[in-house]
Amino acid sequence: MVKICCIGAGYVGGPTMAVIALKCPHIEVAVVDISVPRITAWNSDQLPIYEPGLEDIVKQCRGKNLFFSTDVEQHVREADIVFVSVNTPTKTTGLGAGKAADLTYWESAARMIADVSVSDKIVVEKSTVPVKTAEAIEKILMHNSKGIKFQILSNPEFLAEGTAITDLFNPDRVLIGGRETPEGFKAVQTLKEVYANWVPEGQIITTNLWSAELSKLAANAFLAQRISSVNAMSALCESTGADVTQVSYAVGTDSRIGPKFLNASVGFGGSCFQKDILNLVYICQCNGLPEVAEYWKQVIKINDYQKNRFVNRIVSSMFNTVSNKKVAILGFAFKKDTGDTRETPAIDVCKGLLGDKAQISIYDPQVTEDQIQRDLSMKKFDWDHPLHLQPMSPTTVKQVSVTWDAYEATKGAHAVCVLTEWDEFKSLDFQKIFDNMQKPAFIFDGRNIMDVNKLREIGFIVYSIGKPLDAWLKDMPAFI
Ligand SMILES: NC(=O)c1ccc[n+]([C@@H]2O[C@H](COP(=O)([O-])OP(=O)(O)OC[C@H]3O[C@@H](n4cnc5c(N)ncnc54)[C@H](O)[C@@H]3O)[C@@H](O)[C@H]2O)c1
Ligand SMILES: O=c1ccn([C@@H]2O[C@H](COP(=O)(O)OP(=O)(O)O[C@H]3O[C@H](CO)[C@@H](O)[C@H](O)[C@H]3O)[C@@H](O)[C@H]2O)c(=O)[nH]1
Repeated sequence: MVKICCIGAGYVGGPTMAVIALKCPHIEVAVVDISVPRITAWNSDQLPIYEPGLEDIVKQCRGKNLFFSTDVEQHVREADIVFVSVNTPTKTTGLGAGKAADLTYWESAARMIADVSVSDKIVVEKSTVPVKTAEAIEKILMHNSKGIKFQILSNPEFLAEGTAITDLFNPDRVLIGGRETPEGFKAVQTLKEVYANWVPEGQIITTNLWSAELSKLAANAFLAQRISSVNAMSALCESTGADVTQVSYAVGTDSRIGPKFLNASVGFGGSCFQKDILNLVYICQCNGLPEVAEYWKQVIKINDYQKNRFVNRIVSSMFNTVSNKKVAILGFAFKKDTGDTRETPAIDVCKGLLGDKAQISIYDPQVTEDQIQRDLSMKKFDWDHPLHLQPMSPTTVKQVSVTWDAYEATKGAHAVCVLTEWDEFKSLDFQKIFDNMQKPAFIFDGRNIMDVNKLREIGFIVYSIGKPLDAWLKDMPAFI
């Protein structure tokens, strides 16, 4: 039986390996991690991550051909194929701080593979890494002096959170990069055969190592660029009376552009876009391409601008101060159908409002109070390290309360901000919410999911991203 081991039981390692186990009953899959609580959770009824459809698959395969373990070395030693899906955070100190990828966890995994292996292996880069990482990893693995042969493949993951299982079941493509040598081609073929158990052959793209590594960074940069483009337009829409939803639709019906990923929002979040673009910017700088670096940097600048613009709009609309005013936040996760808060725009919006001394009351159906408090007190980029290495937050932010009920969060509030597009927010009883709020009652919709006309009929002052402003907001322009 072919044995696969995946180092890193996170948002990528967990779902990806669960789907491989489901689709390949003849393969034994072990997912290993240094984090004991994470592995304990994977082996329990309360999985460490929320992802629609995941629990069913884990229940079907766990204990049969899918195993979760902290015995990293044993499973690596026994495996034929080792996926590495560990954190690749942005460096916070030293050379390239704030931009370059920190490969500490990757390097330590590679050294461990070299140390414990007693047979030839295929090592697969699943983490998103800077282009040319495979070369560095190869050097580490080849220095084991035991005569063991390693083939490095790049197999970046394109799943999006919230839809990870459907993305894995029906990927647009699977990308496998390898060395262009007979051994490299053979390794590519071996991995291709794993995916071919459920992915049509035409959708499995094979390239050289560097193309595969760079394609992942490029794909995320292109996706994030679309959001920054539409968000930049949203600012212009507000100034001109155009409606960004109509503009997006009109633009997206051009088959060369396409309709997806053109929703204006409070800004993109998630663990990948910002980190990967910063990494791309750094690589361009290192390769003497400052103009290219500047070009991609602008995608992040517009995203920061959009988050600031949203906060400024809230404060300026409410008589230029939110000091001691209760502001309800509906949604803290970076998108719906996940409990993930990494780089969520909600952190920046809350910090902006706290800077103006607001009292914040937060409700999210999947995010715990502990997580929110940690997010609001953690330093930039600290979140992207294994859990047990993250700084604990002994102090809680006092002006923040977290509830398990949207009505409780909004009771007595001056304003409601919608920061995640959870479906349940659309069916809330807004008359009831309005009745229990201070007047004038404001709604700032950072996701454009609200029925604006209905809310205005109830009596709310409503701000939606990139939509014609109502009279109140026009009279109180937001200055950046
Ligand atoms: N989250 C996504 O949607 C997504 C999608 C595509 C690619 N990626 C990339 O995949 C990689 C992993 O992302 P993630 O979201 O799964 O991260 P994660 O933080 O959820 O999981 C990473 C796991 O690796 C473990 N780990 C770190 N070092 C280890 C070591 N030496 N040995 C054993 N375990 C170790 C950590 O404890 C953690 O549980 C990153 O490079 C990310 O950029 C993420
Ligand atoms: O039209 C849109 C689409 C998305 N977003 C926001 O963009 C962020 C990212 O969303 P999404 O891309 O759906 O989720 P991720 O899980 O971050 O997935 C991205 O990042 C992953 C990690 O690299 C890649 O694997 C995926 O292909 C890529 O879509 C979220 O805050 C969304 O709310 C918008 O504001 N407008």
